[in-house]
Amino acid sequence: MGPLVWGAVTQQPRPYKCPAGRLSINEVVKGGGILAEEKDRLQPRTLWAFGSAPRFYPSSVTNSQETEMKFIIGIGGVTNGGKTTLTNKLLKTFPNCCVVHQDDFFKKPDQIDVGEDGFRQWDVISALDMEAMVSTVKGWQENPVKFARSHGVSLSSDADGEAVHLLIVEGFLIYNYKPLIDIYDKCFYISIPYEECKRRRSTRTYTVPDPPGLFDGHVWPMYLKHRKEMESNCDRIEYVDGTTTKEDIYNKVYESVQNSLLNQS
Ligand SMILES: Nc1ncnc2c1ncn2[C@@H]1O[C@H](COP(=O)(O)OP(=O)(O)OP(=O)(O)O)[C@@H](O)[C@H]1O
Ligand SMILES: NC(=O)c1ccc[n+]([C@@H]2O[C@H](CO)[C@@H](O)[C@H]2O)c1
Repeated sequence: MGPLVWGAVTQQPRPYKCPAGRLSINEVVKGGGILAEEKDRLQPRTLWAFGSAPRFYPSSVTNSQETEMKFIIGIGGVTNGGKTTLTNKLLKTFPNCCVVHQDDFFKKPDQIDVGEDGFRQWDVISALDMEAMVSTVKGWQENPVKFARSHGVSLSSDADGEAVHLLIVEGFLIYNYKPLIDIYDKCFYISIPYEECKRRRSTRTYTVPDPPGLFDGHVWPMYLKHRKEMESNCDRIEYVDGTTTKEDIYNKVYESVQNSLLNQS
């Protein structure tokens, strides 16, 4: 069993167990807890500084009934907002962390409708095989260990026992499909302004390259429409400014996830 994270408790004791080497002492303290072996080296005064009257509970005790925790993170947002960049950084940090990319569920080009505007309608939900995407997510929910193994995701040594299993669902329309809306434990949404989005998109080549005028004629108007729809469907979104640095975005999201994990375990 890996070392435990001991929480300095302000509300309820909810420690989160994480594998060695993943978090520095400062990161853990920022997230509301400290590693067990660090706790023994710290002076009582230092411990008190982390919260009023701290109590320490090992997760092996609090989790004795529940051997596994599953947690789904949604990373949505505008095209080229930085969703994949953020997702890849999170995947490198969190153990037992799998991903489902919505872009992997695009239908074949000849199955994408051509609109009255003459453009292939890539930026609508019907361009995606959403049923297949939902069953992939369900596959993870049913058996995250099996899912991780079959997707080449390495598991921490005790992943069969009390581990926390994370799934990142990443994509531009992840909050616009009813069967997915309630699956998320955390909902992030990255946005960038029109000019920046157009600039970044112009440097990208998709499997089917954008024809001239697609961005202004289809991509951006669909983004505005879907964003409005999402705002009325989902009130738990944490908005992320995609014009800040990659590092800042990662730190903000990481900290928010870490805090939720501490509160849920
Ligand atoms: N915070 C950032 N600041 C500046 N550039 C960024 C930032 N994050 C990502 N980028 C750049 O923007 C481009 C798009 O990033 P990324 O592929 O992560 O976006 P995406 O939201 O996954 O896009 P899509 O869904 O269209 O595939 C890349 O060139 C990436 O390096
Ligand atoms: N991945 C693809 O096959 C593909 C093809 C054509 C366009 N796109 C664009 O991907 C973005 C979502 O990530 C959307 O804005 C699509 O236009 C993707």
